[in-house]
Amino acid sequence: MTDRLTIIRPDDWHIHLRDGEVLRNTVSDAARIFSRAIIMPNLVPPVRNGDEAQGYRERIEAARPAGSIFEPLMVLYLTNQTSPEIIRAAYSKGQAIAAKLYPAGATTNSGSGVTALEHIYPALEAMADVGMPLLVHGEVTHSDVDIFDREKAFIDQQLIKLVERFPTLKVVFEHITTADAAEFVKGASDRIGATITAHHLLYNRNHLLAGGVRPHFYCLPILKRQRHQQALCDAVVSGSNKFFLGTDSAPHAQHAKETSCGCAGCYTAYAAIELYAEAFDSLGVLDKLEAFASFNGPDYYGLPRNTDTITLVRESWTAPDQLPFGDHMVIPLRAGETINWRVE
Ligand SMILES: NC(=O)N[C@@H](CC(=O)O)C(=O)O
Ligand SMILES: [Zn+2]
Ligand SMILES: [Zn+2]
Repeated sequence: MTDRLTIIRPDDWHIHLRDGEVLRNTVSDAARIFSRAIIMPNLVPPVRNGDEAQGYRERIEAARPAGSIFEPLMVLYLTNQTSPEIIRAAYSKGQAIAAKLYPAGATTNSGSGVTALEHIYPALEAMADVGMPLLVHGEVTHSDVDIFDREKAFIDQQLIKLVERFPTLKVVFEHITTADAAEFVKGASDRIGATITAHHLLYNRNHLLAGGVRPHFYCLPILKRQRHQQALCDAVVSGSNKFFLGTDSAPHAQHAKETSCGCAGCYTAYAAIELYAEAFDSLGVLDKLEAFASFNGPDYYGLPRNTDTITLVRESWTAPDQLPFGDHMVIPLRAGETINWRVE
């Protein structure tokens, strides 16, 4: 049994840091282990252009703990108004390395998102041309589609057509949650990658709903049935380089989760690599953690791999009941429970 694992320092290819006062908390949790992170742009208002991305980057950098060299990788939020000029300017000036598609209404702060893909065809054309990846929240939003079927419906109704129409566009299918998504990615070309969260490897919808509703397990795309959890685990066990670490750590203040209409999002950044280590350990593939966490992401984005290392040790500790979140508190995933791995 491996009790100690040294890996090249990982990055997080999908995280929500939010903005304002809470950055002090969210940035220090992310910067604790990760060298770089893809910063999701779903602020209110969203990060719509290169200048807004640059401003947000500066606020994140200013919130880093003293001495931290954590590098935020900025992302534009696509709206119906995103022009090819906005894309080209932000990319060429190094203000953003990717752009994110939120179907309008799909998730937290997606109200300014895209209402029909045709609106962003010119922007996607420009992205394909310059080599800027499209990051996708892959769920349809029609109220008549069951919430557990929204990811599969997105693949069938939109994603297949999208990758056919833009044969050179790089697409990251973010936070995949179904066997259908894992299959799609495996069968697609090398320009299609996917992030997988720790919570979708560790949990299924029973953890959310059986024996009482647990709002801190509520995220989007929603946890699915066990066979889908298993398919995501199989994807990481396969060792395919198309899958990489993206925590989707998405904090909401306690009062916004524990209420009659609670927000979607799980806070995992405070123990992200530890939770992934648990998942890989329970699958018997700790040896595959390094590529998933530290190689596949930078290779996909065409960035250098990190060179320093971290060491994980099998050692139990108790997760905090709550963590500071600006003027509020956030209840982290696993609050008050045991986590089996620790970073030395
Ligand atoms: N994952 C979530 O449940 N929530 C995210 C948005 C997202 O990534 O879809 C958030 O910003 O809160
Ligand atoms: Zn999302
Ligand atoms: Zn997210």
